[in-house]
Amino acid sequence: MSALAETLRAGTQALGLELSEAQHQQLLDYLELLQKWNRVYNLTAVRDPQEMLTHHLLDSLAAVPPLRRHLQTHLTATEEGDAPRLLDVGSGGGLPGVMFAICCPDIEVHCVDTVAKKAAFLQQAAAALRLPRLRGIHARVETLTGPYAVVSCRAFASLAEFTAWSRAALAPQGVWLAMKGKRPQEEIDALPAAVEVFHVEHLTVPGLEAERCIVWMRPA
Ligand SMILES: C[S@@+](CC[C@H](N)C(=O)[O-])C[C@H]1O[C@@H](n2cnc3c(N)ncnc32)[C@H](O)[C@@H]1O
Repeated sequence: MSALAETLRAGTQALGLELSEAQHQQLLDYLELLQKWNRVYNLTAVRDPQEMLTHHLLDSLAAVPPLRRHLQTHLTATEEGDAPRLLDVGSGGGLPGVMFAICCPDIEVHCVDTVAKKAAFLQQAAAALRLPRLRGIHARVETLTGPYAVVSCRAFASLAEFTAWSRAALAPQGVWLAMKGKRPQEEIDALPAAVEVFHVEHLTVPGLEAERCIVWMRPA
């Protein structure tokens, strides 16, 4: 097993993430695609593959167990049998959207970004990784109407901007999942009364000392 595959496996184990062989391989294939396209498209400032693995993949994978718990307790397919839909806002190279698409194959994952080449990369990744429920959308999030049961973001904007810009895309019972560093108290205090923070969930990322959390929100 390569050093990258070993780090990945140790990381997903530490996160308590049950993944199949095929899913581990998809994660490694995504890492390779990200490195390849990064040379031309400048998708991320991180260049070293081990660093990409811990700072981007494992960092984003840390949000998967909380997302899976949420999906299990709150979401079922629609009456028409359609899969629940998640929108990842300002997804860039696909973080955390692609991690969600790989680890939660029962949901539809749409990754939106204003930069055309990033959305094109995501379409390419969906095909190469055989993820039929993953889509890259080239648009400003403000123009999307959804409805999405979960709207996520990582390294995007303030909580107030994120929730305001994606409000029209959120389903009536939908929730926002914002990945942040340490608890962003000032951003929480700046939220309008129409947005309720119902949980701030601490995350531990294998191989990273930094503080991480998810701010879970819903319309008040
Ligand atoms: C700092 S990057 C974060 C990328 C990725 N989420 C990550 O964690 O690596 C922010 C991304 O948001 C995109 N973006 C900025 N404003 C946007 C908007 N209004 N709608 C959609 N995407 C937007 C940018 O093009 C950029 O790719």
